[in-house]
Formats: sequence, C-alpha cells, structure tokens
Amino acid sequence: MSRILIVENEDAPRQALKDLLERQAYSVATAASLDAAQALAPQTFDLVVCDLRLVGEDGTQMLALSAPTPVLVMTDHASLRKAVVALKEGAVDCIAKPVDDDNVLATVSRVLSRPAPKETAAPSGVPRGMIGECVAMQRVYERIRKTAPADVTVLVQGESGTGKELVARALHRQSRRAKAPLICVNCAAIPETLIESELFGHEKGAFTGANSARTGLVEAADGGTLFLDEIGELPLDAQARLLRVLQEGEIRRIGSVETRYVDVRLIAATHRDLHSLSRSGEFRLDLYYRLNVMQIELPPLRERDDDILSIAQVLLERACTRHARPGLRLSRAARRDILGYAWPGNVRELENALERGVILAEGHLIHPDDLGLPLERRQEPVSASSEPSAAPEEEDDDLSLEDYFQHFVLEHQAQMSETELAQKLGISRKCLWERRQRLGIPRKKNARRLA
Ligand SMILES: Nc1ncnc2c1ncn2[C@@H]1O[C@H](COP(=O)(O)OP(=O)(O)OP(=O)(O)O)[C@@H](O)[C@H]1O
Repeated sequence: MSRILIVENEDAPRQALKDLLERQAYSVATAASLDAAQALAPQTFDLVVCDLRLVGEDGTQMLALSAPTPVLVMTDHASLRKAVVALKEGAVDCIAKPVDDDNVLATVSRVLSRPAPKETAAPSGVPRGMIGECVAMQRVYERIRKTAPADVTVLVQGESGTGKELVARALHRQSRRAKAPLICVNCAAIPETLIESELFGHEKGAFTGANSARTGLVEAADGGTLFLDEIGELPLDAQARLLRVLQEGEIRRIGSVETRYVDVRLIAATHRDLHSLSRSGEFRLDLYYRLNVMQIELPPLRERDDDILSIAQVLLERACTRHARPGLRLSRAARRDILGYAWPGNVRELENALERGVILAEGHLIHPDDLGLPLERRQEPVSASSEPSAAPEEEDDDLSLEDYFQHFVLEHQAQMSETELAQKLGISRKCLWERRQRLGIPRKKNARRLA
C-alpha cells in the first residue's frame, strides 16, 4: 500500500483529499503545516501532496524537506508563478485547485507507478528512515541488502519497537517489486473474527454483514509485497489459507468456490518464538518452515550501546521540530539514564520518552525527570561511574562543557555582545561562532551588535 502525505492547512480540502485517497486503499497521513509535515518524516513516504499556499509558509520548501520522495504540488490561479518555480525545483507534477477527483487520482497513480527512486542508502549502507550504525545493525543492513533482491519469504524477528516494519519497508524498496504495492497488516490489530475476510476477501452474502463482495489485502498486494506483522497472532484457519498462498499462489475468497492466483512476496514479523508456538500447536509447523527461509534478527535497543545516543539525538531533533522547541538538549544525567535504562519498548519507547522530555523541559536542557524513565527498570549505569542522579542544586556540577557552554550562551546572549560572551567563556570570537554553528545555537537577532 503506497503511503501518501498530504500537506494542506485548510481543514475541509485536506480531509476531502484524504478520504478520496483512502477510498483507493492508499495509506494517508496529513499535516497542516511544514513543521507538522517535517515531524512525520516526509522522506519515508512514497508521495507528498502539498498545497503551495500554506498560510505564512512557502510550500515549495516541502521539496527539500521530502527529498528523495516525489512531491506533487497543488495550486490555484493566485499561485501559478510559485507552481512554475516548484516544477523547476523538481516537483513531479502540479494539480489545480479546487481539485478534480478523477484528475487527482490519475495523477497520483501515474506518479506512483513511475520507477521508484533508487534506495538512497547512506554510504554506510543504512537504509532510508533507519538510524544506527553499530555492528549488530550493520549486520541487519547487510542482510537486507542481500535478501531484498532474492524474492524469498523473510521472517523478521525482534522485540516490539525494534524497527521490524522499517526493515520490511527497506526490503520492499530494495526489491524488484519496489514499484508494486507494499501492503502492511498487523495481525494482532484485527479482530480474530474478521482477519480471514480482511486478508483473503469475501463474496457478497458470505456472512452476516457481508453486503458486498470485497477484495482481500493479499490480492491487493498482487505483484508486490505483503508484510504480516505479529504473524504469531494469526488464527489457525487463516494460517491454512496463507500456506496455500505461499505454496501454490492460490487464494479463495470467503464464500467463493473460485480460485484466483496471486504473485505475492511475504515478509512476516514476530516478537514470539514461532518454533515453540508450533510445538504447542498454536502455529502450523509447515507454515513456520515455509516462512523461515531467510531470517533477519533485530537487536533490542539495550544491545546497541554505541547507537543509543545517536538514535536519541535524531529522534530528539524530530520531537523538537514537532513541538516547536528548537535547540533542546539532553543533560548529562539524562544521557546517562538513557544509556543505563533497559528499554523494554525499544526505539518506540525511546521516541516516546524524548517526546515527553521535549514537552516537559522548562529550560534548554532535558533532565532525567522530564524523560520520566521508570526507576525500577534502570540498569546499572553503563559507565563505571557511580554518580547519583543529579539533584537540582548539583546540576551545574553535572553539566558537560558543551551543556555549560550552551546554558551560558542562551542565558547571557541577550545582554552581552559576542566579544563579551567570548571573553567570559575564555575563548576567541571565532571559536564562539564555530561552536554556535556546531551546537545549533544561532545568534539571536535581537542580541546587541558586536562590540
Ligand atoms: N533503527 C531505527 N531508526 C529509526 N527509527 C526507528 C528504528 N527502529 C525503530 N524506529 C522507530 O520506532 C518505531 C517502531 O518501529 P517499528 O514499528 O518498525 O517497530 P516494530 O518492531 O515493527 O514494532 P511492533 O513489533 O511493536 O510492531 C517507529 O516510529 C520507527 O520509526
């Protein structure tokens, strides 16, 4: 299922476009401003549809924020000139407002069926949207790279929140099916009574409430990839049907005698041990062997020591943007807590803790209390240090040099010139400027002019 992000500040057209695209089985997210769009990581979508006339903002900026994702711009007569600029800067197409439903659908479908931009892995080989370069994750990236083109079934294993869906997306993007749909289904999120008809479809009248025939998600993934998250939750009857899809490429809608054929690559994910589930009869052993052709094992966050702080930094920047709190940083004690905590909810839990920190932080530093990590689940600090967590009056002692620098500059820059600030800090003005750039503390416009 292609993922589309709509950026439009007016409620009614935004909702109407969302409804229209969702009726075509696209997965749609919306944002009412550039900041809100940026916080949703636009570069991880398949397409961004952006109004050029956002209140107080320039919609063309979405092009840079979304790259390499294609951007389709919407424009009215008043912003035709901007549309020309946007097209010159790389927008894939332009649609006129008020939008014509058929025209939008045709354009969206045309843009999405173009050859997908080649996966833009960083030189280190990190797939788009994923953060982390520790040895364990390098192995994951290598597995993705080798497995993606092979068109085999893949079983992704790992605790909740370790990024299994991100791996599935990377596998799809790097496969020869990249232009075809990727359909993601969380088997745990669909009621047991509905899952078979959701996956395999049904005929009209197949059961009470089946007022019309419906295509299932497996058929919707024909030619592309089906990602079944939490496959351990799939009921036994649905497991039997899935096995037929894998063995024969055959599918039969509920209530139908007709057999259809599909060409689907399956990626399955679970945090459970499918082999022991199959010993207890909860999971079909034959399906387990069929799924287990290739495995990718995601390490829990607590085993990615080298990565935790760099992941935290990127997620923190995203949360700062989302909540319009630029430049917030983690105090040294907060960093120590992050390193020492066991992270049972992995990257998702880290994302949530940082979001909490950004919302609760009062100054420019995020302290342990702002993160609110449960005390009883903290591990021994990773460093040998036995520093107690900082009491407020000790906070100054607890600051790293960078924290101190940032704290000092933010507190005094309104009253001091750059020369005075540099003198007080005992550094040159050039060094002050360089550190400002590195730490992202641009000089306040209202600060006094240089002496
Ligand atoms: N390596 C990573 N880099 C960046 N973000 C990550 C990484 N791993 C996970 N995330 C983020 O953590 C969240 C959870 O990721 P995802 O849904 O892929 O995990 P999951 O293992 O499929 O979880 P679950 O099993 O609970 O469905 C998402 O917001 C995702 O963007």
